Amino acid sequence: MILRPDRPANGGEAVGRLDGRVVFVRDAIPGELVRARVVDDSQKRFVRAEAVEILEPSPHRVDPVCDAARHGAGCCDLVYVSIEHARELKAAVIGDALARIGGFGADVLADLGVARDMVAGLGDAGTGWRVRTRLGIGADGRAGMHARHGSGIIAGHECAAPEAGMLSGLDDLELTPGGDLVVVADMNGDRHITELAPPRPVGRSGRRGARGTAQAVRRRRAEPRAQRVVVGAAAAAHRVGGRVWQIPVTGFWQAHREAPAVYGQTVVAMIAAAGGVGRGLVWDLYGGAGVFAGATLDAAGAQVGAVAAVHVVDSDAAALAAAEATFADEPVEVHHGEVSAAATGLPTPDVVILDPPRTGAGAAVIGVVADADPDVIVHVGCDIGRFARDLALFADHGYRVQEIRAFDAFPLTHHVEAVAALVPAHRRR
Ligand SMILES: C[S@@+](CC[C@H](N)C(=O)[O-])C[C@H]1O[C@@H](n2cnc3c(N)ncnc32)[C@H](O)[C@@H]1O
Repeated sequence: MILRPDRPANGGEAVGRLDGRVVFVRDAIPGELVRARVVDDSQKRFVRAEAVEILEPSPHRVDPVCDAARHGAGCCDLVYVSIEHARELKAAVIGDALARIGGFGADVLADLGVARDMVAGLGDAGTGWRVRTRLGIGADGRAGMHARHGSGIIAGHECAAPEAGMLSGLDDLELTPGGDLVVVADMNGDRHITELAPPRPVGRSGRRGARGTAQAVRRRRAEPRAQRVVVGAAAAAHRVGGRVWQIPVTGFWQAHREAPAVYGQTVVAMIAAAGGVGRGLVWDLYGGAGVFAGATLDAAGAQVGAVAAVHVVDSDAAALAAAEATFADEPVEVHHGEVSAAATGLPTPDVVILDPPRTGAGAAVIGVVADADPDVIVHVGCDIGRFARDLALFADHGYRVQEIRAFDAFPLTHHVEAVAALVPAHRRR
């Protein structure tokens, strides 16, 4: 098919129409005239396609800087778009999601500054920003990025996102075919590598279909697996301001080196702008090792007033152990469990910070947060569709968005991070 898609989709594709059907075209930039090939026609309302020839290229098309992506890896899926324009496309996706899923009117979005220049960079040129990455290990024992399509491993071609040197010399390591390799650069730039044993194989089942098999493979990969330290230590030190955390190499820490500090500053600035923390009780939900707990404590006195206690909730016991070690003498309490259950027993908060995974927080958690009646909620989201849905759920509970910001925390990819501050809707502007 030949078409000219005209807007960006949340997954990085360009969206067009042909014969009344929506077409998601990957590897195309909105505005380009492309010849595309259908890759999935199983849905009634839309078709998935990939550009095979760019007939009229966008002025924003650039030569790919990522060698791995050029050779078919799925790492840097927007590598063919200039970084400035990629940010504009991400801003358009945010505006679209907030309007369609979040129910925000055009006037409210304009008031909140949702515009094409809203996505801020984290002080980089788009390469060498990543301090944590996960690779696959191919049948030949070589580590590389996962292929964009199919289950292959692209070895011998480095991704442009990790910090310089993080991926060098991996071919010298003796690795287990079928396993995964997690590579981390710590606060000093030293490298730590842990191998995860191959996941249990997924049995053959004719009834499952391609989609079901892919889901089964994902579930198997998420199961706990044996770990082996290959280089460095099992935990890596990360610093934000004056605090240092020892985070397991296979645990969670923000991928972009600047993200923890920038998000922390953003969260406390939003809390201050929304009126501070009252008598000083903060919930840091999906708090991991407590980056936002640290930011609120650091800002105490200066911006947000005294913080009496921060309650960090997370389902990852190792992250909470790291938090306990870092906050040994500070008013931080950790709570292990699912947020929906663990948050119900906590003392009443003035401020709630939520930073859920890509699935978002969802109705149950948002109900618990709203019932606790905080003065300020700061919601951090890495999937813009779920983020918009969560803001709509907060609106149903009487909270309105006071401020919204977005960061290009995953340059060269379609991903974007958004942060919103919410206050009770009855409070005057
Ligand atoms: C995006 S990370 C944020 C971590 C932390 N705020 C940070 O910036 O380092 C999401 C966190 O949510 C945790 N998590 C995921 N699902 C959860 C759930 N249902 N209940 C509690 N924690 C959960 C993960 O373990 C992870 O630490």
